[in-house]
Amino acid sequence: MLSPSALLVLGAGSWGTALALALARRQYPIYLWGKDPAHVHTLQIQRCNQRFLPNAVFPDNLYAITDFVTLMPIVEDIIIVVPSHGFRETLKKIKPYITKNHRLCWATKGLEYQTGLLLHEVARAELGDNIPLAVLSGPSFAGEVAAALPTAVTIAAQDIENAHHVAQLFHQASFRAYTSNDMVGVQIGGAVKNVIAIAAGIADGLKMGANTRAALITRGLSEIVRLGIALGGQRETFMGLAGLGDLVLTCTDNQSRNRRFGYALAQGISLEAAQAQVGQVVEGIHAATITHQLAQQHGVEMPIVNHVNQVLTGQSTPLEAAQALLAREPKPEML
Ligand SMILES: NC(=O)C1=CN([C@@H]2O[C@H](COP(=O)(O)OP(=O)(O)OC[C@H]3O[C@@H](n4cnc5c(N)ncnc54)[C@H](OP(=O)(O)O)[C@@H]3O)[C@@H](O)[C@H]2O)C=CC1
Ligand SMILES: O=C(CO)COP(=O)(O)O
Repeated sequence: MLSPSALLVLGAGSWGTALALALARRQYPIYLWGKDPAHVHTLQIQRCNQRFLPNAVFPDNLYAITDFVTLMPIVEDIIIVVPSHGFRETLKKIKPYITKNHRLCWATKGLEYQTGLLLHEVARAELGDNIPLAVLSGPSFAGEVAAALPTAVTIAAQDIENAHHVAQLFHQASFRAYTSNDMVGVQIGGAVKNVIAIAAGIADGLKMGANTRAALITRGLSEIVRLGIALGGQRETFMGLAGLGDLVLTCTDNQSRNRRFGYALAQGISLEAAQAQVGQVVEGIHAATITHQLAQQHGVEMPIVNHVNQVLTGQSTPLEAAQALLAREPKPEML
């Protein structure tokens, strides 16, 4: 494979910055675009992302930029790392400059809030069928990736050759990239684990203990598998990095914003106050509503997601939701 001339990362939050740092270790010129010029200006001056990843100094081949348009003719690979609520808007920004030479990958974890579409469906709707698409997901906290701590992720693309191409871009000793052809499974794993992590945070906030957390992870995985298969995902994907791997990470470690958000809710504070306390994107909030709707549309039973959604829509308190889950009738243990 030829080395790319340059790579463009769109989204200068914690994850976009961490991925830009990981790619920069492969020695490519990396252009990191952020939508807020003041934030980008600070990155340029401080040569680090003080706001999100204060300890990671930018190497010389990482450039923070406010305008990506002039770069579009020289980059082939574009990596979108904005929150899911900004995904379509970002596609619309690049659309006028996209040519048949471009390839698109995203590391956003979520579904489109307004439509319930998976992000590859949004990308196809905006960019058509001719641009190779790939998604990067898996257990990967930004701070640890920025610090080059060993991490493994899945890169999924319908065309496995494209998945290999993107994996090669990222792959290094501290960032192992596995490939998959299951875009649906990888995206459902990444989106729905955030909802289960909110539940795990609530349970821990209510001091329910380690047994409860393990039960939530296991039964949460069953819910992810049921919905994922109903939407066309492959069962084995959910046992991998983008399924079980990310679910365990996010449900068990306080680096997770979703888990911390659930924990804060269990202290009795409002949704807005809990969000403000986390201070960064909490994808599980929107994902809870959409996942609940998708589950209903497809006749899939997802009690944990349902009860998280009830808490987030003010229909029950965290304690009432936990009690309602525990009061369910016994049943055979099935996926
Ligand atoms: N952080 C992590 O460890 C990981 C995150 N992810 C996923 O990566 C995605 C991005 O999250 P993350 O970087 O962590 O979020 P952060 O909260 O760290 O940062 C979000 C960034 O996105 C910017 N932003 C918001 N809306 C838009 C938009 N419409 N267009 C462009 N930029 C926008 C924000 O800018 P401003 O502040 O100016 O609004 C901010 O810089 C999420 O889907 C998340 O689930 C996946 C794996 C790991
Ligand atoms: O997706 C993540 C790690 O893989 C990050 O999770 P949070 O958004 O909950 O912090």
